[in-house]
Amino acid sequence: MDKMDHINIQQVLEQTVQETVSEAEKGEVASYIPELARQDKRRLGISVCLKDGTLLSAGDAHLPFTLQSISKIFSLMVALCEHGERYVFERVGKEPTGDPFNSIIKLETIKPHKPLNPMINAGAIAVAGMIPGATVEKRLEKIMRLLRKMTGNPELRVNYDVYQSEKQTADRNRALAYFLKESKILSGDVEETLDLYFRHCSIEVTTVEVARLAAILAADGYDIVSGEQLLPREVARICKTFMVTCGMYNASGEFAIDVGIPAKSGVAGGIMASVPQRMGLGVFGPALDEKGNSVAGVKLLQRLSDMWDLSIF
Ligand SMILES: NC(=O)CC[C@H](N)C(=O)O
Repeated sequence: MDKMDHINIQQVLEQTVQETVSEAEKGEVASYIPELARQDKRRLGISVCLKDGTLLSAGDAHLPFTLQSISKIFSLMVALCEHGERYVFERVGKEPTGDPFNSIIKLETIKPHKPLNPMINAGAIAVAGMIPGATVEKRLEKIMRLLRKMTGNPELRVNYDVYQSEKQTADRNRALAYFLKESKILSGDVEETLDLYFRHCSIEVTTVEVARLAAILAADGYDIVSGEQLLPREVARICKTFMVTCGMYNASGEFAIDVGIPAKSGVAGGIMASVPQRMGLGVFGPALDEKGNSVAGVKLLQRLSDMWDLSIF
């Protein structure tokens, strides 16, 4: 890409954000985690990390938000790197559910009671249980270390207020976790594993960082900025596949047709989207649709995908 292309991409980003920001009116910020309800629903920002590492941003790209479910990709990476595929997929499945991300229903009806995939809450709590370490801090450190390396931001931290807010209100996640313990998917201290899960969901980022994470996944684990292979290709491939099949909760099929980019969203309003071999995108728009995806964020990605022909299908 030469400089002209960059100027052109920048203009498209700015214009498309402007044209899409009003979509936020159709959604609402998440309120089941009280601290998230304080976000301003009219925000919309995007960053793009191109193949050569160039970063371009538009709108509210520098506003911090918490990863929430986007972090499930990175806890899965750590679990896969620590234990290998076999161990991980003996405890969590590979199939989409068609149910909301916090649903408990299939966990009980399907036998054995193993969560259907690592992108729903039950699956991600099972994955958190696989992250080894003597204390919650040491276990969290494994995820933070990976994220700091991938984002190039050594200052990355947990938003304490969001973490506390979720911890105090997480009755549904507690119910899922105790069910998993009873089903022997989780062993050890359930509260500690929940604590790790709440903390990794509350890691604070901006779209710039999310675009970098997405770009590394797009490049099969290779980081053009540091020139290092930061994770095995196979792990990157598994994560991108889950992004396609389960990344946008029970709207993943619709998103695959309308946008066609492997993506993972979170209830704070973030979306991480990886266009294989081309670019990583980080989007933030806290107004959510009824399935928990950023309304304006999805629309923005749809418009860019149409314009730049980004669908992988
Ligand atoms: N969909 C999400 O982003 C959910 C993550 C959130 N921390 C929860 O467990 O409910």
